[in-house]
Amino acid sequence: MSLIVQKFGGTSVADVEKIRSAARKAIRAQRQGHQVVMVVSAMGKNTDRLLKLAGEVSKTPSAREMDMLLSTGEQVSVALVAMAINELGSEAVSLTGGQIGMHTDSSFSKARIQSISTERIERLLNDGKIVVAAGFQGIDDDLNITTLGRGGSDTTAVALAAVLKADACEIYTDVDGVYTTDPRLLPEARRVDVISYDEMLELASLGAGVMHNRSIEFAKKFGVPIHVRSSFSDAEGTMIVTESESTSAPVGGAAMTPDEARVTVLGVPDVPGKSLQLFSAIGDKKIAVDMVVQNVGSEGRADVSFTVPRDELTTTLEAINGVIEQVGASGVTHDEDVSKVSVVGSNMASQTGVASKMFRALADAGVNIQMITTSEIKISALVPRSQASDALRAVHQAFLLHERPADAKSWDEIKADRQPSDDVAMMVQRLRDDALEALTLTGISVLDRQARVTLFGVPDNQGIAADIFETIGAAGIMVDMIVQGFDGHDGSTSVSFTVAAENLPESLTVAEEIAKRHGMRDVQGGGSVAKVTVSGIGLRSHTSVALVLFQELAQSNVNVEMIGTSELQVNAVIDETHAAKAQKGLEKVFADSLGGC
Ligand SMILES: Nc1ncnc2c1ncn2[C@@H]1O[C@H](COP(=O)(O)OP(=O)(O)O)[C@@H](O)[C@H]1O
Ligand SMILES: N[C@@H](CC(=O)OP(=O)(O)O)C(=O)O
Repeated sequence: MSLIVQKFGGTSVADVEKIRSAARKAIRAQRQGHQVVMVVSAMGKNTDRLLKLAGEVSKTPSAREMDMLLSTGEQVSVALVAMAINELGSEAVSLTGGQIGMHTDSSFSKARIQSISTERIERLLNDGKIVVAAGFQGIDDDLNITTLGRGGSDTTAVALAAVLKADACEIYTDVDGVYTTDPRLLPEARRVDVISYDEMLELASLGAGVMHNRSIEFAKKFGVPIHVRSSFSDAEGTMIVTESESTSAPVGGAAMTPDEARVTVLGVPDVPGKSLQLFSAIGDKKIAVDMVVQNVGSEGRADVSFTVPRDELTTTLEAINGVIEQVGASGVTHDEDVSKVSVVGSNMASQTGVASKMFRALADAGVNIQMITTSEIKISALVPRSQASDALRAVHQAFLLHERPADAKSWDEIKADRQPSDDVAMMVQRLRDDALEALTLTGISVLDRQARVTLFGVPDNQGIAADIFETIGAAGIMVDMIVQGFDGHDGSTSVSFTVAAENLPESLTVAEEIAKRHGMRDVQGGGSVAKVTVSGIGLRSHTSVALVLFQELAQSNVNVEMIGTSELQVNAVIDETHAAKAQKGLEKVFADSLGGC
C-alpha cells in the first residue's frame, strides 16, 4: 500500500472550515487506498501570538521555556484536525513530536533532527488510522520539548516522508505552487511546474517563505520528491526534485530579502587569522553572516564587509566592538537601510553574461548596487531598501521570468526521461544510517591556474558594475567569482573578479581601460591564485563550515583573498602556492563529514 505525507501550514488550518477542508483531503487520499500521515502547523498566526505573549512576560525568556510555549500551537491544531477527521467518519490519532519519536539535539529554537522512530506511526497506519503529527517540534535526550526553527513543519514533513519511505510528500499551502518570485511581492511572478532542490534551497534561504530551507536539504539528501500545492484547490502544483524545469534558462527564480544591514570593518590587518577572529566573535552570538566581501588589501590592510539580518545589527556591532582592538582594525561602519536582491539558476554556471545582464537591469531601473557576491548558481546585489521592489521587478523582467522557457519540461516529461538507476541511487541515499540532519560534504576541490583582478576606487554610481562586466564579456573573457565590496575610505567601492590565469594580461588591459573611463583609483592583478571549494548539503544551516575553513587556512598561515558562500559551496580564493596544503588540511579537518552522498 502506498504512503502519503500531507503537510498543512498555518494558513491551511487557520479556522474551523479550513481544518475541515484539510481533514477532507486526508480522508479522500485514504479512501483512494493510501496510508496517510498528516503534518500540521499551528493555526494561522498562532506562533507569532505566542511569541508576542512571551515578550510581554519577559524580555529574555529562556530558550527552553520558549520551545515549551511555541510547541503548544501545533498541539492545539493536531487535536482539532484529528477530531474533524473522526467527525467526518474516518479514524485519526494525533501525536506530538515526542510521541512520533522525533529525537533532536538540545539546541532550543533551532534543534536538529537526530532520528525518528517509526514503529508507532506504522502500527497506527496498519490499524487503518490517519496519523496527525505535530510539525516543528521534537524532544531531546532529556525529554525536553524542542522546536526546529520558524517554518520547521516542512522539515518535519520531509523527514517523515524520508524515514517512512513515503511515495509522496505533499506540502499544502496558501499558494498553488512555487513561483519565480514571491507572488505577493510581484503579481507577474509565474508558477513553475518543476524546480530543482538546489534552486529551491537557495531561494528558501533568501526568504522564499514557501519552503523551509532545511526541509530541502533533507529532501535532496534522501531523494524525496516534494509536491507544493494549494490547500484550496485540487490543481497540480510544483514538484521540487533533482532536475530543473529548463536546461537552458540561466535564471529560474529571484528573491528579495528586505531587512538586511551592511557592516564594514575598516583597516583589518591583511594577515591570516584576522577574519577568523571577527567571524568567530559574531558566530558565537549565533548570527548568520551573509555576503562576505573582503576587499583586497592595500597598504597591508583590508576592509571586510558583510550583511546580517537587520534585527541582528545591534548584537553584531557589540560582538565586533568586543574584538576590534584585538583584531587591530581601525573602525566599523554600517548601513541598516539595505535589501538584498538575488537571482538563482542551476544553468548559470555554464553561461556567460548572466551577471552583467543583472547589473544592466538594475542600472536601467536607476538602482545603485552597493555590494555584489556570486556563487555557482546565485548572484546577489545589495541595494538601498527604498529601491528594493523596483530592483526585484527589474531583474524578474530582464530574465523573462514571467515567461515559460521554450525548453521547459513538465514533471511527467522529466520522470519519463529518468534512468531507473537514478532511483536506485536515491534509495541508497535514503538508507544512509546517519544522524538525519548531519552535515554531508560531497567534496573539497581546488581550481588552480586562476588570477584575480581588482579595480580600486570604483565610483558608487549606478551602471558601473554593468559597464565593467559588459566590457569584459565583450572581450570574450569568462569571469568566475565576482565580489564588490563597500570601500570605507571615500564612499567608493572596489570590485574583484577571477579569471583563468591565461586571461590575466588581456583582463588587465580591459580593466585599465574601464578604470580610465570612470576615473578609478587603481587596477591590480594577482596571477597565481586558486579557488578552494567545499561542497555539500547543509553548509548554510551548519554555520560552522565557513568558520572551520577560515580556521584551518589561518592555522596553515594561508591568507584568504576572496570569499563566496552559498547553500551548496563555500569558496575561498587563496595564493596558488598554498593550494595543495590547503586542500590536504581541509580534507583532514572535514574528514568526518566527507564521503557522503
Ligand atoms: N517563490 C515563491 N513562491 C511561492 N510562494 C512564495 C515564494 N516566496 C515567498 N512565498 C510566500 O510563501 C507563502 C506561503 O508560505 P507560508 O505563509 O509560510 O505558508 P504556510 O502557512 O502554508 O507554511 C505564500 O503565500 C507566498 O507569499
Ligand atoms: N508554526 C511554526 C511552524 C511552521 O512551520 O509554520 P508554517 O507551516 O505555518 O510556516 C511557525 O509558525 O514557524
